[in-house]
Formats: sequence, structure tokens, C-alpha cells
Amino acid sequence: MLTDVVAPPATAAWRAGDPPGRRRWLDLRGPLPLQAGGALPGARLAYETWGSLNPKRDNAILVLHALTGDSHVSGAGGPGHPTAGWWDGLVGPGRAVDTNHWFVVAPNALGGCQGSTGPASAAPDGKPWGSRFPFLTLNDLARAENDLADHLGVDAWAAVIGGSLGGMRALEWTLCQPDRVRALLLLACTAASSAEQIGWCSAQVRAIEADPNWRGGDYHHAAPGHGPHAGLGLARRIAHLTYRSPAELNGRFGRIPQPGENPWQGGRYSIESYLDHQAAKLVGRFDAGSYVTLTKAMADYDAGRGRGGVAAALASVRARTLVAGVAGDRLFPLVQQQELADGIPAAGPLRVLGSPYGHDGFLIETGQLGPIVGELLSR
Ligand SMILES: CC(=O)SCCNC(=O)CCNC(=O)[C@H](O)C(C)(C)COP(=O)(O)OP(=O)(O)OC[C@H]1O[C@@H](n2cnc3c(N)ncnc32)[C@H](O)[C@@H]1OP(=O)(O)O
Ligand SMILES: N[C@@H](CCO)C(=O)O
Repeated sequence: MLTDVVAPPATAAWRAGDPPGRRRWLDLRGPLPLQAGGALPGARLAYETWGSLNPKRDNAILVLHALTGDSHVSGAGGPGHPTAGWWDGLVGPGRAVDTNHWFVVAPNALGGCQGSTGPASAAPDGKPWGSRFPFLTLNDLARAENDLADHLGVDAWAAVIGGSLGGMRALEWTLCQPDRVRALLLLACTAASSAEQIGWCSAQVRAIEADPNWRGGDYHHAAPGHGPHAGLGLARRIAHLTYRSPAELNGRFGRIPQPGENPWQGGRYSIESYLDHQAAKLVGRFDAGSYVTLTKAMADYDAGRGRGGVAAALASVRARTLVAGVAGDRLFPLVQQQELADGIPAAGPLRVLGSPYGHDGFLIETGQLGPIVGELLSR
């Protein structure tokens, strides 16, 4: 029996007393069997919805977030959601994904820290999972969301949409549950993480693990302000550089010192100040354990595992598909989206977003994404 939990759960990773915002919660049916072995008991997913399911139940769209995103895809900031939705320019009333027509569903990924069960959540013994939280694969994340589709009465998604980690989650959804996905939009992602991507992920995980406040992952009882913030901040600085293009960073910051600071006297260049700010923003909204869990899941991804290789896996996709990448994405280069477009039979040509930003273009360039989403949904 699936239960929809309306009150904020004790398992939430954000601070006790934080308002739920628009989130709702779903307890999974039972222990989730994990691809790496064992099972995760007592898991719940946070999710948000916009619009409503039509009587034919054929208008549901699943939107899957990237590494540090969450369920708040659309709408203003406010209680429970300090910032506006991360795809507010794309999803909402009258937008490309028009919530007057489509029933949009967005879960916080299992392992995350915005309401879904993750390392900061309480294990069945009431103590934080911490270092005991199991290794998750994207296959586990996709299968966990099957219960959500059942609960909402969605037999098959009209489309599953995601970028970066969200795109890999979308691909895995289709490969796990092919009968439940009619159309697919894969953005700025890959069918299998490359050695370089595993390396970027590893450097970030090592930065967190090297922080003495990480305590092997069992830091959740530490006093406020004593978590592995330095390590998480360092991980974000590394990651953020991969999310942006050299041209954007050089054009924006150049070699200019931060106003009022002198690098010869311990001051910072403007880019250093910017990265410090990006680090502080993430530390204020994200749990280091979730960052490690989801980063390892991303590094681990291989759509071809157990399916006869990537080419065979992609050839098996029957959903109408569009693949798009961002010119100048140095984290998920276009060659990886070309492989997806070439390998998925119904994908058609690769679409390329022109963007000065690089990888983050899939979040920022909603004006270019709109027609691509529109084409997928109108086919
Ligand atoms: C909309 C959301 O962020 S939702 C929050 C959940 N996050 C997600 O879902 C992840 C997806 N979103 C993202 O990754 C980001 O929001 C993006 C990529 C869409 C946009 O990135 P941003 O950080 O907002 O943009 P940008 O690179 O222009 O940075 C602007 C910030 O840098 C600050 N900044 C710029 N130059 C400097 C500098 N020299 N020194 C210090 N700070 C600086 C700006 O003041 C601004 O601060 P603010 O965000 O506190 O207002
Ligand atoms: N800026 C995005 C990039 C990851 O693809 C995030 O923080 O999730």
C-alpha cells in the first residue's frame, strides 16, 4: 500500500522546522532492492506536481533534476523553496511545458537531501544513516520512482525529461521501464561516464573525504556549522569550473582582482571570490553525504551494464527521443550526445544549444530549449 505523507518527514535532511513548501512525500512500497546488493528499507521520496492528470492519463511528464537540483522545478521562491524553480523559464503556465495542459511531476532523487531519503535521513534505528547509507546506482533511483508513477496513477509518462545527471536518470528510466516512457529528452548527458568524468567526480569526493569534519561520513550529529563544509565547498569549486566555459569565465572575470582586494597581499582575484560565493551557496543548501552518494552514482553510470554494452542498450530504446547538448560543454562534450543521437533509433539529429556558459547552458538557455521540448511533445 502506497501512502502519501503530507507532513514534513523526520527523515528530511533540511533543518528541523523548515517548511515543506510545495513538496509531498511518498513512502516506497517496501525495502528497495539495490543493484549493488542488499536493500534500502523505509525509503521515501519527496516530489512536487503541477497541473493535473487528464481522464485518459496520457499527459504526465516526469522532470528529473541534475546533481544539486531538487523537486522545485517551477514557481517562485518562498517558504520551503528559497529560490525560484530551476527550470521556471521552461515549465509553468503558458511555458514550453505548459502546466495548463501537462501534468508535471518532479521527484527529489533518492539519496538526495531535499526531502528524499539520503545519508542525512534517519535509518530504521532512528540514527542518521551517515556512513551506513548504501551505494546507489541510477538504476536504483529509477526503480524507486516506479512507485511514484503507480501512486499518481501514471501508467506511462508522455515524456521523461532531464539534463546532466537528470538526463542519465531519464535514459535509465527508459531502459528499466520501457513500457512506461513514450518520449524522451536527453540533455547534456552521456550513456556512460568517461574516465575523465569519473576523475572529476573522484576529485570532488576526495575533497569532501579529506575534510576532518567528514568523520568518515558520520558527521550528522555534529553541532551546526561543524559539518564538512570546507570539503563540500572545495568540491563545488572544482565542479563549478567544469559547469562553465573558459570563454565565459575569462570574459566575465579576466585577471581582475576582486574590488578592494590585492592578490599580492593575500587578496583574491574576482574569479576566486566568485567561486567562494558559489561554494558558500551550495554549502548552505546541500548535504555533503548526498553530494558524495549522487556523485558516485553519476560516475558509476553505464547504460550498457548488463545489457550487452552501450550500443545494444541504446538500440533497444523505443521511445520517441530528442537529444540536445550545449556547444562548449567541457564536462559532457557533444561527442557523448552524438553517441546517444546516433545510437537511439528514433532520436533524429542531435540538437545543439549555442551558449557562452558551457554545461550549465542546459539550465540557463530555456529560450532555446523551449522549441526543442515543444517539438518532442507535439510529435
Ligand atoms: C535557481 C536555483 O539556483 S535553484 C537552487 C537549486 N539549484 C539547482 O537546482 C541547480 C541548478 N541551478 C544552478 O546550478 C544555478 O542556479 C544556475 C546554473 C542556473 C545559475 O547559476 P548562478 O550561480 O545563479 O549564476 P551566476 O554564475 O551568474 O552567479 C551569480 C552569483 O554569483 C555572484 N557573483 C558574481 N561575481 C562575483 C564575485 N566576483 N564575487 C562573489 N560573488 C560573485 C552574484 O552576486 C550572484 O550571487 P547570488 O546567486 O547569490 O545572487
Ligand atoms: N549546476 C548544475 C550542474 C550539474 O549538471 C547543478 O548544480 O546541479
